[in-house]
Amino acid sequence: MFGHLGMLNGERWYIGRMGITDPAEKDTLLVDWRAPVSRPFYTATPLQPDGTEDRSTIESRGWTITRVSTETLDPSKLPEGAASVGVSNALMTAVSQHRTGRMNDIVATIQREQDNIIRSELRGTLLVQGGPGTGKTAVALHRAAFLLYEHRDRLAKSGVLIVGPNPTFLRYIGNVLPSLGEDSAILTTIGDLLPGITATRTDPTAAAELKGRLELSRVIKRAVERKQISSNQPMTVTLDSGDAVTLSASDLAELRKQMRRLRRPHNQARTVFESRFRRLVAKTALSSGDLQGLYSASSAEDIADLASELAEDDAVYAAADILWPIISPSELLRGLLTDPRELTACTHGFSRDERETLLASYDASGWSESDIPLLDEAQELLGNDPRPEIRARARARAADSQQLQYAQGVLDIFGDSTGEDADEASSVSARELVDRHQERDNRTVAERAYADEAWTYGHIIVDEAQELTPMALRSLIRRCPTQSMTLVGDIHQASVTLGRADWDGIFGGQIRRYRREDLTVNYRTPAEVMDIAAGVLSVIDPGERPSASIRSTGRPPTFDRVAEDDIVARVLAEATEFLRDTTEGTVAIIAGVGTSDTLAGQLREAVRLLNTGVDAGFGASSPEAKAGTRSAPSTGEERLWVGSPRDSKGLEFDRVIVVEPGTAERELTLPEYRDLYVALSRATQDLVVVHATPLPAGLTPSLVDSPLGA
Ligand SMILES: Nc1ncnc2c1ncn2[C@@H]1O[C@H](COP(=O)(O)OP(=O)(O)OP(=O)(O)O)[C@@H](O)[C@H]1O
Repeated sequence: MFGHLGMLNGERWYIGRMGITDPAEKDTLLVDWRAPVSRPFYTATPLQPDGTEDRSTIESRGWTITRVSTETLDPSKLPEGAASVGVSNALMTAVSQHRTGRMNDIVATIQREQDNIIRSELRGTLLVQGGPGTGKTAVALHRAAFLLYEHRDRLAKSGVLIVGPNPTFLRYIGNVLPSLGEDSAILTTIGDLLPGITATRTDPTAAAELKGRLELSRVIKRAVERKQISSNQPMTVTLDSGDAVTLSASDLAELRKQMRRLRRPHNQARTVFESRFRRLVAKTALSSGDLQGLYSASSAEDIADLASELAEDDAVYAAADILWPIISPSELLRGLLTDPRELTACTHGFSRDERETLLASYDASGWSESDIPLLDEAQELLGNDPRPEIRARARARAADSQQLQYAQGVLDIFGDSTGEDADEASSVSARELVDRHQERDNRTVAERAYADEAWTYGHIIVDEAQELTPMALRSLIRRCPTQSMTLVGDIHQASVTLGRADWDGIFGGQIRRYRREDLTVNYRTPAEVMDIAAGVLSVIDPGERPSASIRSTGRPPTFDRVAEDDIVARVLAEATEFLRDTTEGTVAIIAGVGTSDTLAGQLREAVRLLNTGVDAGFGASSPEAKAGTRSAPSTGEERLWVGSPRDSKGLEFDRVIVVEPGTAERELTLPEYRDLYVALSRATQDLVVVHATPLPAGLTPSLVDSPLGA
C-alpha cells in the first residue's frame, strides 16, 4: 500500500500495487492502482479535485512506514491562493535516491502528464517524445502493466512485446513489471527478434543507416526472385533412365509466372513447384517422343503417371534444386552481402559507394543488429522449409494410428473384464484415450510467441524508439498489423540517423495514423548537469531547450583536463572516491569518441578488478588504493560500470565520468553529438568530464539554471 484517497462523499480508498478484496465481506481492502477509482490519486489537483478531499502518500522502507504526506485537495479547505501543487515529498525522495543498477517502479508518484499516457487507449499508435530523464521508460512499463490489467482477456492471449535497445537495458528494466505483478510481457531487442538468431555486433553508422532504409525491402524481394528460375535459357535434364529432356525457355518462364501467381512464400511453394516441374518434364518428354514407347503424349493420365514416377528421379530433383532452391534467410543475405554481382543486380538506384558500404559491412563472425530486419524480411518472403514439417506430420500420423490400435487393445481387455454392466458414463473411446495422453502445449503465451516468428502481438511497446530504422519498424509492424503500439523516445538521442533526425523520417510513412504526447519534466538529471548538456543539445538542434530538471544539487559538473598518460588514474580516482564515500549508488565510466582502444581496454580491466573487490591501485589517489588494498566490498550488484555512450542508452548512475568526449583530429559528427548528449544526461547526482584533448564545441562549463519550482 502506498496511497490513500479521501473522497468528498466520505469514501476512503487505500491504493496498492495490486487490489485485495475481503472474500467474506466482499469489501475492497486495497484498490489496484490501475482501477478507475485510483485515478484521482494521480490526477486530482485543488483546481480539479475530481471528487476528492485529500490524498496521502505513504512512504515505507521494508515493513516500516517512514512518512505519510497528506495534501488537501478540497479548494474550500485551502488557504487563499494555495491552489497550486508543488513537488511532493514522496516524489523528491524517489528521484533523489541512490541508484542500484535496477530500475524501480514509480507507481506511488506517477505524475499527471505521465498518467495520461499510461492510461491512453489501446487502439492505434501512440508516440511519446520526451527529453532525457522525463520518465519515458517508466511510463512505457507502467503502460504495459495498465494495458494488461485493463484488457486482460485480449492481451493474455496475444501478449505484449516490449522492445528495448540492448540486453543491458532489458536487465535494467527487468524488475519493474514483476514488481507490479505482471510477468507475462515479452522483453526483447531488435537484435533478438528472430528465433534462433542473435545479433552479436553493431554496424558502423553509415552501414546501419543504409540497411535501415525501406528500399532494402525491395532489394531483399529482388534477391528472392532471383532464386526462382532465374535463367532465361532452355534446360536439359538427363533422367535416371538416360533419356535427355530439354525444357524450353518459354515453358520455364511460364512456370515461373504461374508459381509467382500463387503468392506463397518461396520455400513453402517448393512442393507445388516440384509437382508442376515434374509434370512439365513428363509432358515435354512425352511430346518430344523419347518415352512414347511406354506412354501416350496426348493422355493426361499418362502424363500424370510419368510425373509421379519422376518423383523418384534424382536428376529431376537436382534440377528442381537449381531452379527453385530451398534457401534460408541467412544464406540469402550472406549471398547478397558477399557477392558484388548479386548485390549489383538487386540494388538498382544505389550508388557505388553505397554498395561498397554494404559489402564492407559483412562480417562472417556474426550478424549485426541492422541485419536482423533484413533477415526478417527474407524470412517473410521465403517462409520455412516445409519438408521437415511434412515429414513430421507423416510421422505423427503413423504414430497416432499405432497409439489408436494400442488404445483399442487396452479397451478391449478392460471391456472384457468389466463385462456388460460397465458404467456408461465412464466409458471412453480409443480416440479419447489417445487424446488424453497426447502432449499438451504447456508453454506460456510469452514462450509460444517468442518461439514463433509469425506471432502477432496485441500491443507492442518500443523504448528508445528513436533508434528504430524504417526497416526495424517494418519488422515490428509485421508482428502487430493493427499498429496498436506505444513508441517512446527522444529524437535528439538518435544514434543511427545520419542527418537531422525526425519522427516522420523514422516512420517512413508506415504508421497509418498516430497520436503524440510530450513529456517535459526531467526527473533524473539535476539542473547543473542539464545546463552542460544544453550546450551540446544546441549543436544538435539549435534553439532546442532541454527538459526542465525537477531538482538541483548545488554541485556543478567537474571538468578535469589532464595529460594523456594520467587519464586512467584520474578516472579511477573519481570513481573510487565515490565508491569509498558511499555504501550505495552507482558510477559509470563512459568512454567518449576520443577514447583509444588501448585506453578503453585499460578502463574495462580496471573496472572488472574493482567490481570483484580488488583495487589494483590504478593511480587512485588514496594511500589505501596505492597499497592495492580492497576497495568497497563487492555486493554482487556491481556498482561500477564502463561502456560506450550507446551502451549507456536508457541507463542512469549516481556519478557519471565521461572520458575524452572529443577528438583532436576532427569535429564530432551529428550522431556522435547525440551520443554525447546521451552520456552527459545519465547522471542522477554528479557529472565529471576527464579529457586530454580539447573539448568538442558546445561542451563547456557554464552557469546553472534554477531548477523547476525552485
Ligand atoms: N513520476 C515519477 N516518480 C518517481 N520517479 C520518476 C518519475 N518519473 C520518472 N522517474 C524516475 O526518473 C528517472 C528517469 O526516468 P526514465 O529512465 O523513465 O526516463 P527516460 O525519459 O526514459 O530517460 P532517457 O530518455 O534519458 O533514457 C528514473 O529513475 C525514473 O524512475
